[in-house]
Amino acid sequence: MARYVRIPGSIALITLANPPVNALSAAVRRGITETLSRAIADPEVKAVVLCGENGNFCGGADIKEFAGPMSGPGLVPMIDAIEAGEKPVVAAIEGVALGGGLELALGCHYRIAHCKARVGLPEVTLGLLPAAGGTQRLPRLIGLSAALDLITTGRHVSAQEALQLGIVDRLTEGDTLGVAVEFAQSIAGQPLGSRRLSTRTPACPADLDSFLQGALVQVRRRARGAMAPEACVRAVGAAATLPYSQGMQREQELMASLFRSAQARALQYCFFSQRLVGRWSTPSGARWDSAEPRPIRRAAVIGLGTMGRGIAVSLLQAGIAVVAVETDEQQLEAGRRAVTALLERRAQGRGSEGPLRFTTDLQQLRQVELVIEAVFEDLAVKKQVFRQLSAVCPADTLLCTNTSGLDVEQLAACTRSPELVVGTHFFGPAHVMKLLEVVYGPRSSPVAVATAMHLGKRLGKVSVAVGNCPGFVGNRMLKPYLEQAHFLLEEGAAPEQVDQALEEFGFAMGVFRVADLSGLDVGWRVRKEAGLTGPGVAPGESPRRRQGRRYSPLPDLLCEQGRLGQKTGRGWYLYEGPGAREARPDPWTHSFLQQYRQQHGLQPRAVPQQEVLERCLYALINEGFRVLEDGIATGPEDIDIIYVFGYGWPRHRGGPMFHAGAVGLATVLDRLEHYHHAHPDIPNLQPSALLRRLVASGNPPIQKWREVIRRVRSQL
Ligand SMILES: CC/C=C\C/C=C/C(=O)SCCNC(=O)CCNC(=O)[C@H](O)C(C)(C)COP(=O)(O)OP(=O)(O)OC[C@H]1O[C@@H](n2cnc3c(N)ncnc32)[C@H](O)[C@@H]1OP(=O)(O)O
Repeated sequence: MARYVRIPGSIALITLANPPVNALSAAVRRGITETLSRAIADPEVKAVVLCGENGNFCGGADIKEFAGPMSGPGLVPMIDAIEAGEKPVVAAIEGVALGGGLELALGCHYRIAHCKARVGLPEVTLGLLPAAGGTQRLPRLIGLSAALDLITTGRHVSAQEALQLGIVDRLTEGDTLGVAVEFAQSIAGQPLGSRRLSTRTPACPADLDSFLQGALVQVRRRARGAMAPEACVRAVGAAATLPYSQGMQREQELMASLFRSAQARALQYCFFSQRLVGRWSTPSGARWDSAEPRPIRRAAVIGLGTMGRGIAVSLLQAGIAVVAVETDEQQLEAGRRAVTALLERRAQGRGSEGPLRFTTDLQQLRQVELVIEAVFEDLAVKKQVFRQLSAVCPADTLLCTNTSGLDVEQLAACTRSPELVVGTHFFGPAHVMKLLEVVYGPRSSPVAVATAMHLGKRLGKVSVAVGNCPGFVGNRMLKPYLEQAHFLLEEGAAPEQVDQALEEFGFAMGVFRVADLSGLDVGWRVRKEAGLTGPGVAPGESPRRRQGRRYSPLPDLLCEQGRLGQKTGRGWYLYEGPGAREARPDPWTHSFLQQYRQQHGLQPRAVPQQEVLERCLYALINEGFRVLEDGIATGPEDIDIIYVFGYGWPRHRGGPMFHAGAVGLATVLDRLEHYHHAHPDIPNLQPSALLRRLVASGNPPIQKWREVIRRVRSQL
């Protein structure tokens, strides 16, 4: 899988041929090794050019191979042989040179890149480090500090930045291969000495020890328990402190500690799951490969609150013309100022935006192909908007609702073309967060789903197609998780203790800090509408029971006290003042909880950290199994991607369903049974039928769950 051609001017051209990204599979490594030997042995060949077919140099090692036994020539000796050879090798980089692909290019003596190419060492995002010499050669090429940044973040670097940093020697806007061949001819016969990066000394900061120490502290803080970033710092540190060969040895040792780790498996699962969710299907038979998305050039956003503003910015940045609509001039002006400010802040280094118009007149929507309604989260208000939209927009306009859990079908029923209505659940801030839940109702057409999914991709989001039920996937699963957190407070835990357990697990923020950030009134309103609190509650009903099951009124009581979270300076935690962000444990909350327990005759107990994690996470996971049973998500990967990209689930733990498999489904089942036995009035703790069936099927790997899910669904 590497082609060899002799071209005029004594040049051998080696082309990596493993589409789509020329990953370095065993066959490709064999191909490179053999063709390189051929070029070296041929006295007519004076220089070699290495390129990739299909407009991509190389996407790195073949990640699919990592799960099995590795065979074929090793990457390290292959790259060492290129570097050590007496004939110059020029890498002609188009598309991407990532991971092992960039390491291969670093083994070459020169690198010519197309101006649209991208390079990087993203191994850290897969739970690994660049162990084909990347941690040793890159610092020797661009210095320790810049190399550390690239290797610990895994970020992709544009060709322009790569040139500035010194990763590539020359850029071209034209024919990369032609330029590389001409260049190879011009340097043939010149000494290769310092072009061999392994022979160089890396440029290091003056106070190396404290620099490396600082780097360790910084990556540990960011990593939230992920191991690979720290290993990357240690490997790069070895480049600065050890001779090349010993540094390579250290790189291999550190890689060995990561390669078969649970974290690497989880991160690689996320990589493939992210791509799998793009191959969506719905129970009605609509599929990604048969439904054609409509082109969207002009869109409208209805409602310029926080979400609407972010959505408008997202659309504009994807080059889509936007009509932004508000109800009155005052709201419109506030929206205009906010959107303009967001655009200005994000303008640097970005491409051109689509045109933007502000209006209070719905008649201006006659030309748009798609509308995203982002008004207040109230079904009656949204229904009214959908009726109006249906009246003014052309019948073939796709109507989307940005809702975090309302019934998409009820909105579709208000329109002339219910098949063109879908939910687009953005996550705030909508121009930043990567997740989009695309919610299909029973009547949503394949083209509507395909268009919304495609739009998400255009906006740079990870789109997941999900079915219509209260809360869809993400918020539906969040409910039992939040509920457990409240019950744990009733039983004796403090908010900061619950948060600490979750943050040590890897969440960016614990459940109570998140609630304070988003505002406690959001859930309060939903519970009032559901008749769980407020005037809708039947007189005489126990405050700790609703609809035949255990209920915790704690968050309602906080709201009644005006403690709405950060915005009021007080919530579960105390803040310096309204809008301040630093959460401090609040003695008021502690004594409030104490009084509450006394009032309800609850004997507080010390709640172990393990129990906090098991009850919160397993209740959420159990609901995930129910989501799968109900066909709201197609497979566990959909749920995991939603949680990783939308809910701060630590990526190195793969997502909730992956985590369940990693812990062992039998263990999750056993613990749920245990907690359900202890709390029979909490139905969410009762293990789902699917979980039981999976355990009975012998705990199959997550990739096989879909078969069991199909069987369970067919029996329901
Ligand atoms: C023993 C190890 C020794 C040394 C260390 C070296 C380690 C490595 O090199 S690890 C790999 C590092 N590389 C990466 O992390 C890059 C991963 N790929 C990407 O980021 C993207 O795929 C891309 C930027 C290269 C292309 O993006 P895009 O054009 O959007 O396409 P897709 O992402 O949909 O990918 C298309 C197709 O290719 C598969 N694929 C991509 N990269 C790899 C890879 N390195 N190995 C195996 N397969 C890869 C991807 O899964 C898609 O396939 P499917 O459509 O079947 O899912």
